[in-house]
Amino acid sequence: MTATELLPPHVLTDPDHIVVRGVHKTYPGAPIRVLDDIDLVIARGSFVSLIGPSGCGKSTLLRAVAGLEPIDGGELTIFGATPEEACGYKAVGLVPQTPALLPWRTVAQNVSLPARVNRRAEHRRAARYGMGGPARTAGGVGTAELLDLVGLADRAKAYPSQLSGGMQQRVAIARAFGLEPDVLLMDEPFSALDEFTREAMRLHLLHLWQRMQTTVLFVTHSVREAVTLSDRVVVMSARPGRIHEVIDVDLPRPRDREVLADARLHEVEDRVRDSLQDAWDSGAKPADLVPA
Ligand SMILES: Nc1ncnc2c1ncn2[C@@H]1O[C@H](COP(=O)(O)OP(=O)(O)OP(=O)(O)O)[C@@H](O)[C@H]1O
Repeated sequence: MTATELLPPHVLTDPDHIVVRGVHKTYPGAPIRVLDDIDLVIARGSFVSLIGPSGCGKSTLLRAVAGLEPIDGGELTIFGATPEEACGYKAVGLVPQTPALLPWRTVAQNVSLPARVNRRAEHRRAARYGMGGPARTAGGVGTAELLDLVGLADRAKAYPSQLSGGMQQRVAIARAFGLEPDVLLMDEPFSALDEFTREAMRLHLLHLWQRMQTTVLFVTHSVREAVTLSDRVVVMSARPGRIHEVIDVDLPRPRDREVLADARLHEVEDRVRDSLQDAWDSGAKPADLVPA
């Protein structure tokens, strides 16, 4: 059973989509909308990347989906529930840029502890609201398997300080999937890593995503990363933050080495690069704007 299956049926009006419709937002004192008329439909189980110039509102949109950033108008629903409802039921997880592990816990404990704490909270909630029995058993992915999926099976007893940055981020990603969220929001999770480690991380992430069937919304500055990972790449433009273009990545899965060497991958990358250039050309430049 996944988290949204625990949501009361009345909020699950659209169990198959995250819907963002006409969403807009302006930060207080800012001269222009950070999000302007954002329309996006994300199919359940898909992998979608957001890419665009710095400051175009990618993180703001991600935080809005996470229920951490209020919007000024429009509609935003996660399988029919509001972001607040979805977060209340732990249906949404967030992986930040830095891993934020507990230094005094081992790798295995860092991965298993949040899930155990959550399960206790769910038991309490179930007892209080009569929502049914124990939750989150369907994915059934234990700590050992999660660590195996991110290539850290042999480091279960190590402490974070004994790991490289890339390994720590893999632990953070295993932990996030261990919570079995229906939606995982990832804000440039590999930005601090070198290109070689990033490549390995992409493969680990794809393994986990395929195994867990989580819906992923992924912010990145890397065209290669967006195309390699995603079903769809959402190109945003800045000032105001708008969706410039949504590009389907019609490449087979699994995205193994053969697929990644295919000429079609480079064609899609070129399309995304051209779109980014257009997006950059179409947005107002910082010097054009006068603060309100
Ligand atoms: N809490 C805030 N208060 C005021 N302005 C903010 C706040 N958070 C972000 N901004 C502004 O909103 C704009 C969009 O920020 P956001 O972080 O969403 O962009 P981004 O596309 O994720 O950028 P980057 O790629 O550089 O991480 C920026 O101009 C930023 O300065």
